[in-house]
Amino acid sequence: MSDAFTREPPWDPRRFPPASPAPRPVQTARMLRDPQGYARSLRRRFGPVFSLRTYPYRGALVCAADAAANRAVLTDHERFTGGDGAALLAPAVGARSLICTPPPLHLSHRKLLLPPFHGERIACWAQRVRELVYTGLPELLGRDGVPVRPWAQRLTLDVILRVVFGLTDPARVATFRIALNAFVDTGNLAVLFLPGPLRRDLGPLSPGGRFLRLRAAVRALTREEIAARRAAPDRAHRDDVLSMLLDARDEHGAGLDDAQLVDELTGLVLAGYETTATTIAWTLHLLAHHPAARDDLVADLDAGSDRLLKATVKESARLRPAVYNAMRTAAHDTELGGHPVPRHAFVAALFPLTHLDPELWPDPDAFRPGRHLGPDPVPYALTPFGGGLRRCIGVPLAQLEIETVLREILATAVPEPSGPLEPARLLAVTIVPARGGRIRLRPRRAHRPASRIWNL
Ligand code: HEM
Repeated sequence: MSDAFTREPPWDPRRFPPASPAPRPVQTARMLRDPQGYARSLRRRFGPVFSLRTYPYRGALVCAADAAANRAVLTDHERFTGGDGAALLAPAVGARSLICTPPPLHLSHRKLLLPPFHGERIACWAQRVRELVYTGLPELLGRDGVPVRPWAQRLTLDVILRVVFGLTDPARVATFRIALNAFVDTGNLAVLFLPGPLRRDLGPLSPGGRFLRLRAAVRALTREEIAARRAAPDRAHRDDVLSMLLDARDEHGAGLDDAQLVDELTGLVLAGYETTATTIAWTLHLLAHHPAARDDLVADLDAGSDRLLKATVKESARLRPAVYNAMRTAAHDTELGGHPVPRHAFVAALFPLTHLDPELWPDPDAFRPGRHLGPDPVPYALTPFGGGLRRCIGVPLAQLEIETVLREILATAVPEPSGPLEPARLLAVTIVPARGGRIRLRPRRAHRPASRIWNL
């Protein structure tokens, strides 16, 4: 059990924002089943700051659900601290990964990680990402009722293996893919949400034992890769994140040791692959169910513009953000939206609710990409990548992947519904379409040639 969980203050209605009196198991079940709907009902009842009494939190999760409270949680680093808030993920990503690192170490650590993810650097991967999308497309095209999310998960994992780990040997990619797939499988990571005793290693068949075994396999492979890359004569000329991190130094000349690197690479996989895949799945699913928006987008792309493409991805991330919240802990006894928040309480910027605030986004449940052709109504009204000093570092890579997939698919086929619009479910920290985001892809009769780059 992480320190953050042992320090967490117990529930006391006088010290926390208001909460529903429903028992914790009921609140947890309602959250998992309808993450946006349930939280919205609490917001209607209690206002933009309330407490959610769900597992695995012993006390309560303090939730911020309008632009002002969202901004305070994301940017007031004196009161709301990052790192410990992600304690839930620490057994999976490793306590020394950037995601779990509290200040003041976080800033120098983040400076080491940022350069490989800079937009210009990531742009050099565009061709490789297109190739991977193109290779995967036949699996998706021409099938009816295909769930996009598992398809996109395979793609985004392959992108991470190439861009972050720098793997090129197909056999090595396959070995990593098998080990990582088993480890990041939701059934395996669900162990993080079990009560403490059930998380322990109670033998190879127990959830805790299986989790530790799969984690050890991934970490062993990662260590092998780090050792091989340290010895690689061409390292200085390589563009992958691992090669760059091996040579990264902070202002005191210190780099990342192997144990840190293992945590970092595991953190990048977990933070980067499912989130991006889920955003791809929601966007295609929403386009299939909104033919007018879809046809406008196709026409705009055919005309060589990407304005509507970017607006569509934003609208999808507003309506169905892949990540459920950005987590912080209260640095001292404080307040939020006029309610008390005790020291060490877990605090969530619950932006999926801010994204549905009708005062910020008129007719908030409508899928209307055109609303993003101008600026956001106020700062912190739309934060699918979190914000402040801990804003997601993977934004350029995620955008490259999502936009490339949409461009390639819409050049060839038109997404259509296959069944009703799917409700959202909460899987660990991700909001996913209940049935994987099923669509039918109808081939376009007269369509643009797929990207010029193929030269096939
Ligand atoms: C659509 C895809 C993605 C979404 C929606 C997303 C969302 C987020 C969110 C909400 C946070 C928390 C920010 C905060 O606490 O304020 C975060 C942090 C992070 N993300 Fe992403 N992410 C995506 C893709 C990626 C990718 C591709 C990578 C890298 C391969 C990545 C790496 C990270 C890292 C390392 C952090 C921790 C940053 C820190 O604590 O300083 N993410 N992401």
